[in-house]
Amino acid sequence: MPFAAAITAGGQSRRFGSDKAAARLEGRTLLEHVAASLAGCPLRLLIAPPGRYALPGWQGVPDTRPGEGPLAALEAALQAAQAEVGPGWLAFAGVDMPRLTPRYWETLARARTPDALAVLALDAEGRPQPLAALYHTDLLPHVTARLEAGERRLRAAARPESTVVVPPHVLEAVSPDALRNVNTPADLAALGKAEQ
Ligand SMILES: Nc1nc2c(ncn2[C@@H]2O[C@H](COP(=O)(O)OP(=O)(O)OP(=O)(O)O)[C@@H](O)[C@H]2O)c(=O)[nH]1
Ligand SMILES: [Mg+2]
Repeated sequence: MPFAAAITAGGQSRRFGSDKAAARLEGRTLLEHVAASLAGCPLRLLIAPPGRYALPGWQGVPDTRPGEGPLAALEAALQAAQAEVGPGWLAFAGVDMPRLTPRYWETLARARTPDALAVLALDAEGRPQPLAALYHTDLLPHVTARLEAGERRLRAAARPESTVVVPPHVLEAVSPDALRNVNTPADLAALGKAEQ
């Protein structure tokens, strides 16, 4: 996978009740599951408070606006990626999507067009998923401007005119559970049961 990767892991896991990045599923933490899906990326960034996690092969990057949420974390990730490897694409993921796979990311990568600056998958209800998406570093000025204007929703990062979406039937064929996410202990229990 010829693009940089960032996992955003600076949340408080309030709904989960304890650090969900460290919660276990099938012998690995949720954070390790997500990291495995992106292990083939040449630059791997973990956007989190310094010292909170040790993830071999991943470079810790502190939030530039700590506690301001995933849109601010995307800004930090795009800045770090641009500084490390120059302009290009970044795979951006939360800690709580343990069914992401390399094929999911490859499918998004294949959907890129010359004019696109973001690639988002649509869930089964047709909603774009900004937390397991590709963003180009050229979005950085837009992301910073939105943050400066008070915006905090991650879905504000992608601009409609430069966003490509991947329809559900395409993902269903390659990585059907990729968008399953864990906000509560019940979500985690349901994921574990789904395989049995
Ligand atoms: N770096 C960074 N990541 C964040 C921040 N806030 C949330 N995240 C991450 O964004 C992703 C999606 O956020 P949520 O699912 O809401 O996770 P959360 O905020 O820890 O959980 P709740 O407290 O229940 O909302 C997770 O991977 C979080 O770790 C932040 O301020 N900085
Ligand atoms: Mg949250």
